[in-house]
Amino acid sequence: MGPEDQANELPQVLVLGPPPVFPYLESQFPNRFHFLKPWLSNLPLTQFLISYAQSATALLIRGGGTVQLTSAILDCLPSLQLVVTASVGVDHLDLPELRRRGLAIAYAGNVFSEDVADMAIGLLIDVIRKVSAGDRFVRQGLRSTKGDFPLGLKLSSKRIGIVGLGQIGSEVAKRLEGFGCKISYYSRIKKSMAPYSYYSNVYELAANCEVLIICCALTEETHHIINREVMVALGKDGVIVNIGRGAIINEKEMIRCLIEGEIGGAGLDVFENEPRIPEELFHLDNVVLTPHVAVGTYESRMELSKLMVENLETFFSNKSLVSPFVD
Ligand SMILES: O=CC(=O)O
Repeated sequence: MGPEDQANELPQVLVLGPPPVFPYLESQFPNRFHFLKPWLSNLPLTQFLISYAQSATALLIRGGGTVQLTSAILDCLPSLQLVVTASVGVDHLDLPELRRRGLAIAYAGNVFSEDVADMAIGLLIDVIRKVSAGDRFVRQGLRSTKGDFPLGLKLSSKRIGIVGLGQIGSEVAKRLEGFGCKISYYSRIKKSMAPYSYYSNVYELAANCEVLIICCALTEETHHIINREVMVALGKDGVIVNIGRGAIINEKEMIRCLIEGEIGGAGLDVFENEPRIPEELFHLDNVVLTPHVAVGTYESRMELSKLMVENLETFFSNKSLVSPFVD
């Protein structure tokens, strides 16, 4: 049997919008799966799928707003049974359609929660203590010419509102407890075990907090849940940190609120139309921007790669998925 025949014997896994761990995953597990890589082909995607992916039973996909798994793609994959996304967010998957087709779904589960929570705290401290702004001030040589740098705001004892108290939101809350912050949260359902004040309405949460940290998933229900009214309720010194998804905030309104001084600042890792980041934000000194990297640590990448392989292996040996996505 030649190498070509051996590859044909292996489980066929289609890779779409290759996840960042893909090269590692491919080099560590060379003879376990046969990966189909449409980006190496000159064919348009659907043509590639029709020509080469008819027996692909599993699909690895990148998350974070870069690829959408559409019905048109799914229509070209008659053997597909499993979708593994390298992300916690699943807003790039059409969940009802995947369910309707009876496909299993695995996702990144809890792999990134600590890193994303760390980043939320980093962004918050950066905005209110002006770390990046201070860095710019120093590098521009303004220390000797402009004198004193403006005062920041204190983190300890701040009233923080967490939007979405899932795994990431809970990690954020845990960290902020250490700073002596007063924590409240909004979620669809009150969490009976959570020792924080619950608001069933995000407007009320904003009106009673000085900081909002967006940790929920993007769904039809949470799309633009942070609108102008919510931001105005948060107040002129209020700060928003977003490590969820850009479209949870009405981005245009947020930019207006920042420019008009209706809110005090923002720390943003995610944006409404990634990879585009609105240029108006670049000119605001009270805004800290990062390029959707809250999940980006070496350790978590390695863990993610392991988890993705475990999901593929359990699936191909008819066992339960290690990190099934359940809504
Ligand atoms: O944004 C990143 C993710 O959803 O994992």
